[in-house]
Amino acid sequence: MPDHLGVPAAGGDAVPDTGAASGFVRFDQVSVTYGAGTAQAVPALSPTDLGFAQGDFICIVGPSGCGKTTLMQTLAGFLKPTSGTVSVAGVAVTGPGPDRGVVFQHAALFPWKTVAANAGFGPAMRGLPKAERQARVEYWLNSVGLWEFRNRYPYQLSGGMQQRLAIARALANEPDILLMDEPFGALDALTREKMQEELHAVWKRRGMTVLFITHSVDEAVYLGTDVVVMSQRPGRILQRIAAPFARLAGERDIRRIKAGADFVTLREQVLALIWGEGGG
Ligand SMILES: Nc1ncnc2c1ncn2[C@@H]1O[C@H](COP(=O)(O)OP(=O)(O)OP(=O)(O)O)[C@@H](O)[C@H]1O
Repeated sequence: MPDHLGVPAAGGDAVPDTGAASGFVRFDQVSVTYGAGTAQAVPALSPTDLGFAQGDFICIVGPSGCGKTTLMQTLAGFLKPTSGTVSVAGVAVTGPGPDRGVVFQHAALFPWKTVAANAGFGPAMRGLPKAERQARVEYWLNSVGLWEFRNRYPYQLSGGMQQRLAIARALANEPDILLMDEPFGALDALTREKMQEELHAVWKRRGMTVLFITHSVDEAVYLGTDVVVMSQRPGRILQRIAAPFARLAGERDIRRIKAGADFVTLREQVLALIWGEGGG
C-alpha cells in the first residue's frame, strides 16, 4: 500500500495525509465560503488539500451538506474557490472544459434530441468531424448498452437507461476526468448495482480518473481506489482510505465481493467515521 493512503491519522489533531503533495489533480488549500463578506456568509469547505493520480477512482463520502458537491464544483470549474488553487496536470482550473466530464444525480438530457444526438452533443459542440463523432457515439452507446435505442428519445427510456445515457454523453467527450455527483442516487437498488458494475467495467477499460460523490458507503468501497471521508460542514478531510476492491484482478462477482469479510470490515470502518460526524 502506498504510504500516503489508508493511514489513519495518529492522534485526534493530526492532519491526515491526503496525497496532495503530488498528483495529477490537486486541491491546494481550497476553501469555499458562499456569500463571502456578507452577513449571510456560509463557510462550506475548510481549506482542503487533496491530490490524486491519473486513473484513480476517488469516492467522497460524508454527512449531508458537508461540502462534497462544493469541492467537486471547484474541479469542474463551475465554482471559483474563495481561497486556494485547483489544478490538473499542473495547470490551474479557471473554468469548465472538455477534459472534465460531469454527471449529476438526475440525467440532464436534451428531451428533444434522440439518444444518439444526446450522446454526440459534446463532440458536435467541439466541432469534431462527422465520422469521428459517429464512431464515438457508437462506441459509447455500445459501452453502456444503449446502441439499439439510439433513435429513441429520453422519455422512452427508463431512469437507469437515462442515467447510462448521461454517462455515455459525458464519456463521448473522452474526458481525462469524470466527475460524478451521486449519479446513481435516484435508482432502485438492483439497477444501482448493475450501474456500479457497468461503471466499474468502463473505468477498467478506459482508465480515466474519476471523482465520485455518493451517500452509499457500500458503493464507495466497491468502486473506489480510495474513499475520502469528509467532516461536517465546513467540510474537511477526516481520512483517506485505500480500498482494494476496484483493482482486484480477474472475474468479478459484485455480490460475492460485497459479502466478503474484508469488504464488510472496510465498509464498517468508513461508516463509523461518518456516524461519528452525525450521519451520512
Ligand atoms: N449557492 C449556495 N449558496 C449558499 N450556500 C450554499 C450554496 N450551495 C451550497 N450551500 C451550502 O453549502 C454547504 C455545502 O453544500 P454542498 O452541496 O457542497 O454539500 P454536500 O455535501 O454535497 O451535500 P449533500 O450530501 O446533502 O448533497 C451546505 O450547507 C449548503 O447549504
